[in-house]
Amino acid sequence: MEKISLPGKVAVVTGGARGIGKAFVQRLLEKGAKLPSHFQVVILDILKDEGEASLKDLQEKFGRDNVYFYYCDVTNGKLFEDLLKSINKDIGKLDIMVNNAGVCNEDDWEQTIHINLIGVIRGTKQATELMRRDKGGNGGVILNMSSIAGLEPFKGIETYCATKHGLVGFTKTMALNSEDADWGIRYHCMCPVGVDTALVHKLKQITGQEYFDHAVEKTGGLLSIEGLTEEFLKMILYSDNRCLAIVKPTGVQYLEMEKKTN
Ligand SMILES: NC(=O)C1=CN([C@@H]2O[C@H](COP(=O)(O)OP(=O)(O)OC[C@H]3O[C@@H](n4cnc5c(N)ncnc54)[C@H](O)[C@@H]3O)[C@@H](O)[C@H]2O)C=CC1
Ligand SMILES: CCC(=O)/C=C/C=C\C[C@@H](O)/C=C/C=C/C=C\[C@@H](O)CCCC(=O)O
Repeated sequence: MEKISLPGKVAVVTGGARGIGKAFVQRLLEKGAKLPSHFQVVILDILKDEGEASLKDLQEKFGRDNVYFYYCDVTNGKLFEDLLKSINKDIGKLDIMVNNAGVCNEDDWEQTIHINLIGVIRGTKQATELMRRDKGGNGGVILNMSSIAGLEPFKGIETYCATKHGLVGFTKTMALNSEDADWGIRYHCMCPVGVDTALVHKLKQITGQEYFDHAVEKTGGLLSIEGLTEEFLKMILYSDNRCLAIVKPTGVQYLEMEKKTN
């Protein structure tokens, strides 16, 4: 049974111009297309050319009025917050916020923290303000993209691991805040193992082939983007608040985030 009434939902996906984010956008649009009232999905990304190309492709498939693209650098706090506020005002609401934009760059580790941690915290806090029932919003779902590297160490990507571990703690705490004060918002964290994209294969250059092969074996292999996307949709539609998913090709482990102890 779905945890949200489905028709006419409005979703924002950061880093939705390519890769995993684009696949999430497409899956939301496919789901919406089967409903009496479509989903409207907004892509926010720094990649103008890829964003425009994805927009054209998705508008042809799902209709002009159901998908939008705006340039947005999630490290530009004012731009990001203002965009979320205007999406909420112009489209009329915000139901689903997916903080997916992320990088893995140890040579510029401060920027990795700005994008992966500060950007996601900002997106979560601003979306929370717009969704909170006690502040006149309609409630909603916020999904933050962590990684298996948010739960375990991986050689050579220490700042990436720190940001993804940070997201797990942050999202768990927001989930508790929501339950405590009845905001009507569900918070989720996805922790996939390596997804079979060009990006993960660059890990080999950082870790070396031997460690990479060992890590892939340890985590049960690389995940297909389609497999991850199905789990994403299930989390958005069916999961309870506080749910964290470890996604592997061998299956999904759902961890209910701890309840408050006092
Ligand atoms: N590929 C993998 O194996 C895994 C990836 N993840 C996470 O999934 C997310 C997506 O990764 P991929 O699709 O693989 O990578 P990708 O590099 O293909 O996509 C990342 C997207 O984020 C955007 N982005 C980067 N910096 C941005 C900024 N400052 N503002 C706005 N957008 C920005 C990029 O332009 C790009 O469209 C990331 O958070 C990553 O950490 C998690 C587990 C496994
Ligand atoms: C491989 C075994 C496994 O499942 C481990 C997963 C650990 C983390 C998965 C994922 O979250 C990390 C991806 C890291 C990618 C690393 C490098 C590239 O981002 C470099 C990109 C540089 C560029 O933009 O060209």
